[in-house]
Amino acid sequence: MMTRQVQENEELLSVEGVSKQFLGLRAVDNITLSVKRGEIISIIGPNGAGKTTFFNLLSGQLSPSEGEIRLRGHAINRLAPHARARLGIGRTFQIAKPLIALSALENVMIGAFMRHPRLATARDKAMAVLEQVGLIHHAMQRAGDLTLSQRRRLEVARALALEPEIVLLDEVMAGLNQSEIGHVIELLQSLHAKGLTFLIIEHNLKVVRTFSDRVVVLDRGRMIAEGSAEEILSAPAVIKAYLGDQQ
Ligand SMILES: Nc1ncnc2c1ncn2[C@@H]1O[C@H](COP(=O)(O)OP(=O)(O)OP(=O)(O)O)[C@@H](O)[C@H]1O
Repeated sequence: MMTRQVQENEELLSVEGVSKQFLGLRAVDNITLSVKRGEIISIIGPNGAGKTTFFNLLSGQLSPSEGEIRLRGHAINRLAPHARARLGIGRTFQIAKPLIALSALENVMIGAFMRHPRLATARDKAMAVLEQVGLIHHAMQRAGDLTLSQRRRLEVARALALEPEIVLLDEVMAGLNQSEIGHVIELLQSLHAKGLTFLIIEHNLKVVRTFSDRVVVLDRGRMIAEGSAEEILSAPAVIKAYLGDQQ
């Protein structure tokens, strides 16, 4: 049996020389990144830097033109999204796409079915996830009737229902007010304490500062900087060129 120490230092996800070419545009250009189990890595950069494309390459919505992605040492770059989800990659989408006519519970159950084919078990698991994200009292509500903040939590719940090892969060705080952001951070911190690994695309630098072990800066598809939040967010060149005045 592995010790906890070994697990903490274990490389969970490895990205080696990964690129994505769309006709003339290299949206992701030769990215190499090693993610250890339990890390929280924020990915920042201007609009069009390739952040979402990078997530799509990791979760399987896209396959890389070059390079290799490995999860626990297994090459996954040619696997479909559902196969990667089964191996432990969960994600949220920038534009949340819940099935609006279905209840919050049903939305989460769709994910839970992947690991729990029995209806009753999937339902119990989905209810537990809804409880975890603070949506238990909205379980029967139509997803389309939830507030923005509730829909963000539902997005997280749908990812959690897959029982992932690593979760990719694409701007889950966008459009939320300070107190709602505080609640989502609390939720993510409690999930992290249980051992989840996170990659997050986030524009809110306060969130990046409070929540990340490491920050990666993308610009025009390339990784132009990588380091602790403190190092990256205080580097004048990064602030000026890539983050504007949004501090
Ligand atoms: N399917 C596609 N076909 C062609 N070009 C694409 C495709 N998807 C993304 N792009 C282009 O790739 C570049 C990177 O886009 P991407 O959405 O990954 O950036 P981003 O950093 O996530 O930006 P934002 O912060 O605005 O979400 C952009 O120039 C975009 O227009």
